[in-house]
This record gives sequence, structure tokens and C-alpha cells, in this order.
Amino acid sequence: MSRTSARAPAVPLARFTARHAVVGTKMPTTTRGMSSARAIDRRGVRASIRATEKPNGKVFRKPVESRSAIRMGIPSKGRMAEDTMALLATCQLPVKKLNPRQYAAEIPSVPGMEVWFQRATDVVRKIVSGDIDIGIVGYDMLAEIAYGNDDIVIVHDALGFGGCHLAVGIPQAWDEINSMRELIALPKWGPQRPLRVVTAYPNVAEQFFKDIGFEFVEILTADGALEAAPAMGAADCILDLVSSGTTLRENNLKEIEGGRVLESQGVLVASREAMLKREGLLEIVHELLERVEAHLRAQSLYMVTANVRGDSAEAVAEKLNSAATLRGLQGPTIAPVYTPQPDGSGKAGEYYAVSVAVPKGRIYETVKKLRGLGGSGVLTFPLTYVFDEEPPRWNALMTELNLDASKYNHLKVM
Ligand SMILES: Nc1ncnc2c1ncn2[C@@H]1O[C@H](COP(=O)(O)OP(=O)(O)OP(=O)(O)O)[C@@H](O)[C@H]1O
Ligand SMILES: O=P(O)(O)OC[C@H]1O[C@H](OP(=O)(O)OP(=O)(O)O)[C@H](O)[C@@H]1O
Ligand SMILES: [Mg+2]
Repeated sequence: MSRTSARAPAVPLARFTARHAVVGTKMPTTTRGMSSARAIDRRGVRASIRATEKPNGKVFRKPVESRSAIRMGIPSKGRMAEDTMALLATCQLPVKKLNPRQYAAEIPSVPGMEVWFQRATDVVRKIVSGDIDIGIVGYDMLAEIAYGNDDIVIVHDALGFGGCHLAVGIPQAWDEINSMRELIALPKWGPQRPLRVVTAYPNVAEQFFKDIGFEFVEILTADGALEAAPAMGAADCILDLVSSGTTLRENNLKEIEGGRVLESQGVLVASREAMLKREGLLEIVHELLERVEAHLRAQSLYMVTANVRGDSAEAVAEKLNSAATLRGLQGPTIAPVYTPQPDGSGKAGEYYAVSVAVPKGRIYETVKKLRGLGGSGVLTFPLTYVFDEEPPRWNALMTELNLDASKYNHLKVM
């Protein structure tokens, strides 16, 4: 490999994402494989994964038939744990722990499924080893631990929490270096003096540097406080998670152009083999997906209702359909308002109540438009769930699993 490739760093997210089947998104595919066992040995990391590997480098998976219980793994501590519990609770799937020190729990509204609290890394490892069937984890962990694993399917790729990205951070003091291209072009890097990168993501790091064609790199691993390594002289730069950027700043480090390695957020993943073979699992995946999708869709929408003056429902519909924001999901809902009459009866035909779901950011614009169309009594309220006929990601999952959607689209609905 040449020392300083002229190739600009490509967009690595697509590559990392593409190694897993992702349903419901348009990620491109790639043919790159997982880091070699030799490379893993050299760095002396990932001992627990190695223990499950067969001599040919393939991971030994426990057969699906070795247990009958359906198992879900969720992070046991830290921010992912809280956000996962919060998401499940909001989706009316609260996790019930019998006591706070126990690692097993249940979701009463999903009977027949065991929930196991695991460290985020172990959620991935245990899906790989066949000890759990589905899990919620940060995409970064998946990319690092199960890169290239064909069994893992990303059922939902954007759970809306744990948003962060993996990036290269270099000392702020390197004023003249502001891009990966400039960093790898420094003449000092060579076989005797490689760029030392400290990270908790050695596989992702190795792949990233391979992809940008930079060979003179030494990947060092550490579990925490990576940001201190450059100041201590133990490394030249770091490759770590960044969210607000505060940690980098406070440690006098900076991001550089082309150094954004992958985007991450919480994802719902499942074992392909288990989904195909374990009785009852697909129904549960369907239910989780349906509830999560309904909640996440609702989060971005508000319902706006108003009474609009008009000669007929059709005339009001015509007015509303002329403005894109007033069409709602499939078109506005319009119902006659029965105005009270002196004799106590109700007279229809003067006002029509209209309801439209609009994106949160467009509420005021919608209110103004409705007023402009003669609307009064405008009410807005948040939505809790938006159920589609079938979540788009479910149909994508059916395709991914080569299953006939029409046969499975009638699975249990809450
Ligand atoms: N600063 C951050 N902002 C948003 N998400 C993050 C951040 N740091 C980590 N994450 C996400 O949370 C996941 C779990 O992170 P991690 O294992 O560091 O747990 P933690 O919550 O920091 O607890 P601990 O580090 O004490 O084990 C990561 O894989 C990543 O997806
Ligand atoms: O950009 P920021 O918002 O500052 O977040 C980034 C920091 O968050 C994570 O650490 P965490 O807080 O999880 O501590 P840890 O290293 O103990 O896991 C990550 O390893 C960074 O250090
Ligand atoms: Mg952390």
C-alpha cells in the first residue's frame, strides 16, 4: 500500500452499515470481510469472541433448537440502558424486573419472552453466539463486534436515541492539520514511526485506515479515558465516540475533515436464523417493530384540528388540498359541524371540522393557513402512535428473510 494515498477518505458509514442486512433503508452493499483472526490476535483483544470461533474463523453458534425460550438482550447500564427502557415503556412495553440486581426480566405485554440485561458489547456477542435472539444496541458496537456477520439483521436502524458518531480526534495544537488527507500526508509516518491511534474500536479503526489506503498506522486499544492518551504521549490521536464534542474540546482535541468514521444510534437487531426457525419469534419482532414504528412516527407529528367555513365537505377538501401541509397523512379528515339552532336541533352545512397530522416544525404554518381558509377554534395536540397498515420496515424484513409478506402480514396485532 502506498504511504499517502491520493484517494480521499470515502464515506465509511455505508461500508460499515452494509455488512449487516439493514431493512427499510437504502444502504449499498459491499463485499469486504471481517478483520482476520490474525489481526485480532495481534492486538490481543476480543477474547470472548475468539472463544466462540471455530478454527476456520467462523463463529460457533448454538443451534436454535438448544433452547425453546425467546430471548431479548438489552443494555444493563449506562445511557443506552436508560434510553432503551424509556423507549420500551413509551411503546407500552415496560420491562419488569423482579429485583434491581437480577439480570433477567420480562415484558408483561409480550408473554413468553425473556429479557436479559447485558453489557452493550455482550448484547452483540450473545446474538452472535446464539444465546439471545433479538437485542437493542448502539450501531457502533455492532460494527465493531459483529462486522460482516451475515446472521445479524438490523430490524430497525434508527431508534432515535444514543445518537453519536465515531471520529478521529487529533491535538488542537496541530494547527496546520485540518483533514485526514493532511494528517496522513505528514512525512514522519513510516514503518518505524506509524501514526498511533488509540481506540476502543480496533476493528472499525483498522477497516477505516484500510479504506483510506493508509498503511503506517498502529492501532492501540484502551477501554476508557482515551482522550488522555495524546497528552500523555501514549498516542498521536484517538478514534472515539463523539456526541456533543465536549469531551474532545475539554481534552484539547479536535475533529478533522474526513475523520468522521461512522454514524451511530440505537438499533434493534435480530438473528436471521432464529427469526426463521424459532417458534413465536417473528410474531414478537412484528409486535416490537409495529409499536416502535408507531411511536417514532407519532413523535414527529402533531394533530391540528379546526372548524372551517364551507359550502360542502368537498368544497372544504378542495381548499385544504391546495396546500401541501393541510393534506395530512392520506388526506384531511373532514366532518360536518352541527351548529345548534334555536329549536334545539343541529344544522349542518356551515362549518366543517378538519383534522390533519402535520410535522412538528410546521404547526404554526399550518395554523396560519387554516385561519387563512376561514378556520377557527384551531386545536393542536401531540400524537401517541401512528399505526400504518403495515410498518414499511416489516415488509422490508419479509423481503430480507425471503418470506412471503402476504402470509405473515396477519401476525398478532395488539
Ligand atoms: N456520548 C455519547 N452520546 C451518545 N451515545 C453514546 C455516547 N457514548 C456512548 N454512546 C452510545 O452508548 C453505547 C454504550 O456506551 P458505553 O458502553 O460507553 O456505555 P455508557 O453508557 O457510557 O456506560 P459505561 O461506559 O459506563 O459502560 C455506545 O455503544 C454508543 O452507542
Ligand atoms: O462528545 P461528548 O458528548 O462529550 O461524548 C463523548 C464521550 O462520551 C463517551 O464517553 P462516556 O461519557 O460514555 O464515558 P466512558 O468513556 O466512561 O464510557 C465517549 O467515549 C466520549 O468520551
Ligand atoms: Mg461510555
